Amino acid sequence: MSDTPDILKKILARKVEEIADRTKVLPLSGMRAKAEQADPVRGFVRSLRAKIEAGQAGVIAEIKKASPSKGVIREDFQPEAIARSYAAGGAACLSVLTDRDFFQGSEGYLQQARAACALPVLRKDFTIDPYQVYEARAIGADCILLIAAALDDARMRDLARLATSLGMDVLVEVHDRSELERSLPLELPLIGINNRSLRTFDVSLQTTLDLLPLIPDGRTVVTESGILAPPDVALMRSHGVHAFLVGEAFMRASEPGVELQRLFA
Ligand SMILES: O=P(O)(O)OC[C@@H](O)[C@@H](O)c1c[nH]c2ccccc12
Repeated sequence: MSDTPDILKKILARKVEEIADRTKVLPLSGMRAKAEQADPVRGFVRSLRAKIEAGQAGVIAEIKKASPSKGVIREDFQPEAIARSYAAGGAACLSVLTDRDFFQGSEGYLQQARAACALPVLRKDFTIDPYQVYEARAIGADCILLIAAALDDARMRDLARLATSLGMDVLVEVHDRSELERSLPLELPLIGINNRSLRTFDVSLQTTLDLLPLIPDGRTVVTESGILAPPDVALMRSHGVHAFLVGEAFMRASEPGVELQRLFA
């Protein structure tokens, strides 16, 4: 991966250290045992598709305090209250950032958010190792993110299989044609198209429109990042995209679930 973008490269280098540190505290066998004792999974794809089949938007509502591109996005950060607000506002699923060093997230936030509602939860992190897949399930995650730009083909396939074997769903994230072509053979039901470049942080909804024709029927396409206003939603819907991953627009609103209703009304 010679063209791995700098910030992504930095994050991934840090992840390797983080995993080594965590393995010293709790070895893989212990984490696997915790995963086996976790709360049963809530169907992530099922919940998303149920909304869409009912003629509504399938919204994955994100809980994110900060990001490398925007700094702190939300000062008053209470994951439980935000989760309840999202559930009341009609979200299909939650996404919770758990990366600490670049997004000010934590595993505890995911646990708090999940305990506060009945929605399935995506663990939003940079998953590169089986240890993190067990850890995701151990903290209650119902779905993991796999970023194609961060993984070679074999690794991506192994992590997807492991997640599936633990009952979780997988959101595989792509940003360009070659990442998409590498991801399609996994035959996962969800494909996320990130409109934000992890290299330049540029956001363009055209990314979704460009890749859409290359995706076979039967996959649920999730448009990710940069959905800020009703015209963005209308543009996606007019192209048949009905699943959305939205963070910043909600996090900047005092009542995130009310903003969700406004954005998708
Ligand atoms: O806050 P936004 O622009 O609505 O974007 C949400 C989500 O798509 C974004 O947080 C995201 C998409 N893929 C990621 C990978 C890692 C970290 C974060 C992300």
